[in-house]
Amino acid sequence: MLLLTRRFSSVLARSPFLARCPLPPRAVPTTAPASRPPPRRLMSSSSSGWHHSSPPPPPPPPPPSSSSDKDQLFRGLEAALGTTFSSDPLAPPPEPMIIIISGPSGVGKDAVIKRLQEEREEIHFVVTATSRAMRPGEVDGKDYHFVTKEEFLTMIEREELLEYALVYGEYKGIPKQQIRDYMAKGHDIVLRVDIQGAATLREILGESAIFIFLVAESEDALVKRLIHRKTEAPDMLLVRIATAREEVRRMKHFDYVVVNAEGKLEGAVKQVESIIDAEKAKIHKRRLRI
Ligand SMILES: Nc1ncnc2c1ncn2[C@@H]1O[C@H](COP(=O)(O)OP(=O)(O)OP(=O)(O)O)[C@@H](O)[C@H]1O
Ligand SMILES: Nc1nc2c(ncn2[C@@H]2O[C@H](COP(=O)(O)O)[C@@H](O)[C@H]2O)c(=O)[nH]1
Repeated sequence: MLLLTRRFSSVLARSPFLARCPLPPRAVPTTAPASRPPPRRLMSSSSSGWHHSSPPPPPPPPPPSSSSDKDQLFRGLEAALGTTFSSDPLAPPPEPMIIIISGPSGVGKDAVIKRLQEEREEIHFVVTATSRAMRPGEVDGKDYHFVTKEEFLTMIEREELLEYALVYGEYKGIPKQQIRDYMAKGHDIVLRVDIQGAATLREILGESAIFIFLVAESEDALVKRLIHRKTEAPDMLLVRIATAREEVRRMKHFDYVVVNAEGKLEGAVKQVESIIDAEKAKIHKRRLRI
C-alpha cells in the first residue's frame, strides 16, 4: 500500500494537476513510519477529552473540477496500479432461462403470457403441439401447432417432444427443437403446461428451470372466468373445475405463486417479470440441463 501511494504520488508529482492541487506534505510519508516515534499526546485542560500535541493536518486537496483534471487523475491512478482500467462488464452475461407457467384451466395462463411477450421481446413462448380441434379465433402456429392424432403419435415415436400429456382427452406436447433453436439464439423460454405437465418437467429439468403457479384470487373468480370465456360445454366445464380443485393442492411443488386477480392482469404480469429479473440477478444461477 505504501509502495502504491508512493508511486501514485510520484506520478502525480509530474502532472500539471498537482501544480494546482498540491498533495499535503504529510499525506505521503517518505520515511518508513516504524522509525518514527508515536506522537505524544497530552491531556487537554478542557473537559472535552484528548488532543494531539502536533498541529492539525492540512486539509485534503480539492477534488478535480475540470474534465482534464479528472482525466489526469484517472491516468495517474492507472499508472500507480501499473495496469489500465478495463471497461469489460464486471457481472457475467445473463444466461437463457426456462420459465414454466402452469395453473388450473381458465386462470389466465395464455393471457399472462401474451402480455409478457409484448413486454419482453427476448422471451420466446414455445408453441406446443396438440391434437385438439382449433377453436374460433385460434391461429395455427401461434396458439398451437394443430396436428392430427396420428401426427402427434409419430412425434412421440421420434422422441421430438420434451414432455407430452393427454389433457382433457387431447394430446398436448412441447417440441424439443424449438427450445434448442431459441436458446441457442439467447432467448429465455416460456412453457405453458397443465399441472401434470409441470410435474413431468420438474422431473426432467429439476431445479434448473423456474416453476410459476398461477392462481385466481378465489375458486369463485376462477369459475366465473371460465364461464365467461364460453369455450367449454357445461359437462367439460365441470371436469375442468373439479380438476382445478385437485390442482391447487400441487402448488407446494412450484417455486413461485402469482395471483392473477379479476381485472388485475397487469399486476400478475409485473410479478412474473419481477421473478424473472430476480432470477437473472442471482449469483448462483440455475444450471440448465435439457
Ligand atoms: N386478470 C384477469 N381478469 C379478468 N379476466 C381475465 C384475467 N386474466 C385472464 N382473463 C380471462 O379469463 C379467461 C381465461 O384466460 P386464459 O384463456 O388465458 O386461461 P388459461 O389459463 O390459459 O386457460 P386454459 O388452461 O384453459 O387454456 C379469458 O377469457 C381471459 O381473457
Ligand atoms: N402438459 C401439457 N399441457 C399443455 C401443453 N400445451 C398446453 N397445455 C395445457 O393444456 C390445457 C388445456 O389447454 P386448452 O388450450 O385446450 O384449453 C391448458 O392447461 C394448457 O396449459 C403441453 O405441451 N403439455
